[in-house]
Amino acid sequence: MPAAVNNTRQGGPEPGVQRLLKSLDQISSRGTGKEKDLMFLRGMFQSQDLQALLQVHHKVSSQEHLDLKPMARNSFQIAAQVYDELRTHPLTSEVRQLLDLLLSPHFKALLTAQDKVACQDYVPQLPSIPHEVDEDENRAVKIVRIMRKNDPLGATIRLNEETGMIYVARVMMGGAADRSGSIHVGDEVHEVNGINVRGRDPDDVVQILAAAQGPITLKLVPSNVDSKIYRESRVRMRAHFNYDPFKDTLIPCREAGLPFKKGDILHIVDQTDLNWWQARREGDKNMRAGLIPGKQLQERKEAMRRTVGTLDGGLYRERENKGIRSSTMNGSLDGRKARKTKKIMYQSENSSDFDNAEIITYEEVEKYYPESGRYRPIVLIGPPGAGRNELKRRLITSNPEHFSATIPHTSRSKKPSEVDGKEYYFVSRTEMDRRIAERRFVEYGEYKGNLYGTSIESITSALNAGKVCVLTPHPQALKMLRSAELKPYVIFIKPPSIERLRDTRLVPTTKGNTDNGMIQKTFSDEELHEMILNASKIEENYSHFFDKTIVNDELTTVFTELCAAVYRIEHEPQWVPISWVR
Ligand SMILES: Nc1ncnc2c1ncn2[C@@H]1O[C@H](COP(=O)(O)OP(=O)(O)OP(=O)(O)O)[C@@H](O)[C@H]1O
Repeated sequence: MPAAVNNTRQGGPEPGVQRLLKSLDQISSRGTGKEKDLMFLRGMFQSQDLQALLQVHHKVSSQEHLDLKPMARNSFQIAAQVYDELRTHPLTSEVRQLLDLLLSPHFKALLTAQDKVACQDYVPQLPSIPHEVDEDENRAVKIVRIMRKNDPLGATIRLNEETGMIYVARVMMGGAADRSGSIHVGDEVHEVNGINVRGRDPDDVVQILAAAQGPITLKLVPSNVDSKIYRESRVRMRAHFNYDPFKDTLIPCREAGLPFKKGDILHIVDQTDLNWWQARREGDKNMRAGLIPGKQLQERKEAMRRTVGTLDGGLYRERENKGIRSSTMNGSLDGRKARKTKKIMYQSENSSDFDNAEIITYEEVEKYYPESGRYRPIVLIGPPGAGRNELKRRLITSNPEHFSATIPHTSRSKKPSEVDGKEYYFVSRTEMDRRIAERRFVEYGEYKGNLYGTSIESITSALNAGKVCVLTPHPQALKMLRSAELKPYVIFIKPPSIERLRDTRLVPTTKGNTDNGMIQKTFSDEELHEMILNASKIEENYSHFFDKTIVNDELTTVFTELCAAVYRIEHEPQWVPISWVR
């Protein structure tokens, strides 16, 4: 190979390339004004690399007619014989040199490789497909014997209404049929374990297969369609809906379906059929892919479901954002009276496009490997009172060197006791308005005539300082937060059942009252119900952004769970939207 590459053609480029160069000159003389492009093309056509590549191409194509055969298929064995023979000779320096050469690992590996290639040993040995002539129809048939344990065949069949024949409709990647390499889409099924199935109902065939124990022998008429070898795609998708093939009336074959849950990561191995993808659940040991609805089909199904729902008395209503949008300064979802300690309710810019009834089915993801010294912000989302700030406070107190909150900006004037950049960054109202217009706040709001907001800069400066930034924003802020730059990890802090809320929140415990000097808030029963309702609204609207959900039941246990999650985020790879890593 190096000989070919270095041996560039004497006397200039190939005739074909010369013609191309000439035509470039002609174009150039016409003055098209594309001199830069022409220069690039000229450079490329004249490059030594291209000349060398063309020579290699010519050389290889000129050899194609030669039926090259290996000199030997057992060169390793021959070398061993030579070695034994040589050892019986007097040890001259040449003999010694040859013996050393024959013994060297590289030489042995070279001979082994040549033998393997000569024997084509690199191709897995598949049983040869016996072709015979079907006496009735004079057509070539193949007999395929599939060894399997308890796993299904991994193929679907369909009836061709015109011919009345059953044919293979789909071969599931990684299944027994696919592994055999001998069953292809379009093959006509004539016999199953010696039983003639021509003209029979596909369900009968399914029954025969289900009843069969051990190996299965199929008599197939190969399809005329070229059976391409498909490579598995590397696409991974996070599912944003639950899927049960047995409840899906559209799926072509329920048994071939792959059930999954919202949040599961799916390896989409084949998207040839836009409507029905083949997929495996990430981490699943079963290598056989299953059918799942493709993105477009699922979106259509969901749109239909919503339309029908709306006509059907609003069963699947539009998202109820009114409560959220009109929330008052306490950040409550329904305008609940502000708690004294709360001062700020933030709003996110232009959130309507974000909150409207988007149809989110799958999201393409890729693995993100944690970078040392740069941590993903932890974003705690939840209804007011669920415990986000309590957990944030505990995290920061547990290791203030490692965790940090952001410092908000405000247009209110600084009190004498306050230090700029400590509790707040104090800026003028005009300046604050300008920054809001420049979309530099992930959320902002007005309280008693003053603006307050969390800026993107305040988050990045915590990240750049090597800290884990902990945030408890309104869910609407996720729109701005979820970016390749910030890569937030979103945890939904979900209230437990009403009974557990009553147990843990209604009665202020002595411990709660004095714990860390904070006054524990008590809730009325109505407020607890509201909390659950608001949680379900947030879940309905934003769950596709959650990386994890933690039910805030027993505080100590929950905090341990949170710490464990935070540790994993810092040390283990996680799935993130593909645009964050590419
Ligand atoms: N698991 C829990 N068990 C008992 N009390 C809890 C628990 N989690 C939080 N609390 C208490 O509930 C009250 C509300 O919690 P917190 O202020 O953290 O809520 P929040 O989600 O931040 O909502 P808000 O923004 O309205 O403050 C606090 O007094 C807190 O100590």
